[in-house]
Amino acid sequence: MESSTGAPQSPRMEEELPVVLVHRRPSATFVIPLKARLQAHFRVLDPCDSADDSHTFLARHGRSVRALLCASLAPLPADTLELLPSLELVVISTAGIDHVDLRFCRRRGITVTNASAALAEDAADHAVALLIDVLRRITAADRFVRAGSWPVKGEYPLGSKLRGKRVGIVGLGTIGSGIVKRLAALGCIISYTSRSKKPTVPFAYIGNVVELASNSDALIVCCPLTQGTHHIISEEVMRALGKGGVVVNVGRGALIDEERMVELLVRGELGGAGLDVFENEPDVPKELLELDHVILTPHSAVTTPESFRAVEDLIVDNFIAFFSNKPLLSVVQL
Ligand SMILES: NC(=O)C1=CN([C@@H]2O[C@H](COP(=O)(O)OP(=O)(O)OC[C@H]3O[C@@H](n4cnc5c(N)ncnc54)[C@H](O)[C@@H]3O)[C@@H](O)[C@H]2O)C=CC1
Ligand SMILES: O=CC(=O)O
Repeated sequence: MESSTGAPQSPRMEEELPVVLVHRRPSATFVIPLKARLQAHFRVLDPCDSADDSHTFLARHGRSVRALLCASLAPLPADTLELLPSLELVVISTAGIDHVDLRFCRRRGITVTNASAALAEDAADHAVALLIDVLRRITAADRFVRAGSWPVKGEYPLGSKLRGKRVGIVGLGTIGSGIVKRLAALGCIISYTSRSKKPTVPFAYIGNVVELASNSDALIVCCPLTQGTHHIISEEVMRALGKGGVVVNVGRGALIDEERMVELLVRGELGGAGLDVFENEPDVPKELLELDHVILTPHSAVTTPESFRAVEDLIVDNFIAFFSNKPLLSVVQL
């Protein structure tokens, strides 16, 4: 098989093509162009195209499926995976993999790939944009101008300078590394916590998140959501960051104790927040909507056509590699 960008192979009957099963929410229509690209190489089975409910569809077609595309953040639980006894590969269209039952995959020896490498630049840009927006009050100032307040109220309140800020990174992985590259160039002082100290990184490693927060003006949260990282940004961490401190989250909503964060922001005991992700998406705590020192985006850190295209390339090439017995491109270590 040729790669997704290589010359097309000679035409084959559809029944002869390897099967790829698509797992998605019916509303995930952005998958349609990807499906069209997959159909050039594979027979694509999508329960959303069938009149059967998903369980009946999988009970009927699932036994021989070796490879599955988990598109978007649709949960992939064990009871769905149980219907796929021949499954060897799950290709995930996102960087985050917390919506897939990884314990099941590990136990059954199923290989998992994700799309972290294709999404990291946009995610890093977005995190930096949120931090600058909170510090310099850009969105709030935009509202001020549009509301006609400038001629009436006069000068806008001062923002805060980015250069010289101490920024603590929670999770120095693919995205975290992109963030520190950008922030170091902008004159910030970086420290980080991660599962372990990175030997080749020139920034200070602080293993304890509370200690990291007490030594930072802003925390950027970009680690995976696991049992161990749920509410890693606890009330204690936010209090250590202090009332001038800013928290930015481009990871997952449940990395922060959202209820406590809202209380601290409302009481002015936390300086500000830039949030792309929330505990109960798409619901956002209504108190946050009133706060000028909070910037909210709808889990859109990586929603650019360029990143979507890069994710599609990665997905197609992973499936082609799998069915050609070649090394996969973005295997996750489970
Ligand atoms: N808002 C959005 O649209 C996006 C969100 N994400 C989220 O960002 C997360 C991170 O993505 P990548 O950087 O690509 O993942 P990655 O796997 O490359 O890096 C994750 C880093 O977190 C660290 N980590 C793990 N456990 C930790 C802990 N207990 N404390 C501190 N650090 C810990 C790891 O050591 C690793 O360095 C994803 O899992 C996903 O949930 C990713 C892309 C877009
Ligand atoms: O949230 C998005 C992802 O890629 O993970």
